[in-house]
Amino acid sequence: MITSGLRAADPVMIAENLYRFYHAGDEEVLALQGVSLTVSKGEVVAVAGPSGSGKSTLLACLGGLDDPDGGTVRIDGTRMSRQPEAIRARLRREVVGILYQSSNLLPHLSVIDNLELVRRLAGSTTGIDPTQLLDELGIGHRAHALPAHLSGGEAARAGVAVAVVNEPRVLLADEPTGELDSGSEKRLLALLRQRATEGLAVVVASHSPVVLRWADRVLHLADGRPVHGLTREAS
Ligand SMILES: Nc1ncnc2c1ncn2[C@@H]1O[C@H](COP(=O)(O)OP(=O)(O)OP(=O)(O)O)[C@@H](O)[C@H]1O
Repeated sequence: MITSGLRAADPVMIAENLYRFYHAGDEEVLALQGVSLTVSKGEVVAVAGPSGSGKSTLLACLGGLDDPDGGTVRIDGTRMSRQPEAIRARLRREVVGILYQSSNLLPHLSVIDNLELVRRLAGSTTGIDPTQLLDELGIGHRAHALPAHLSGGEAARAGVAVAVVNEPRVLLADEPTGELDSGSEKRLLALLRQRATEGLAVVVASHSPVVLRWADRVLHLADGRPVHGLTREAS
């Protein structure tokens, strides 16, 4: 078994020995080859590596958007992998928040209506008040704007709001700062760090050196495998 070597106390997400193969005609792509990762409550882990190294595939498997061909993903002790899609969809709604580089907002709904929809889909009646959340993220005044009318930084913050409104246990962010200027990147990372200090476990796939320095730990991938020499442990 190849592991990342990353281990932590009070784990929220435990991924063990993940494998993912894709087939394109006669070609077999080994997108993940024995990746393990444990993420604790309040911890921020970055996943780094060159293009095609498996970062997005890993995040998709961690969040139940994709199912690994081998290995197991557990969140709060509940198995996410090798479950029927209906169960994975429920777990995704209840315990996972997902933040994409491209917006996770529906374009024809205002920001606040996007949040209300996400809450309704999860059957949330308690938890975070959407208006309060937008105020907290500094975009309360943009609640009724359509996503296309937001600036890049506002759209990124609205994306965070959508990802955390159901109070997930784990936030998975795939290149969340890829399209942001450095000021907006710093503000977004500060928001994510704030959520982490409140107990959220955060996994961010990124090429950005700023993100890699900001993370508590970094898992480096190459060709779907962890690179031990580069992987930065918690200090
Ligand atoms: N649906 C798919 N079908 C076939 N191959 C795929 C599929 N998804 C990913 N791959 C392949 O799996 C490998 C890992 O891809 P992945 O998108 O996870 O890499 P990445 O590190 O996120 O890359 P990038 O930084 O460019 O986003 C690549 O070789 C990619 O071409």
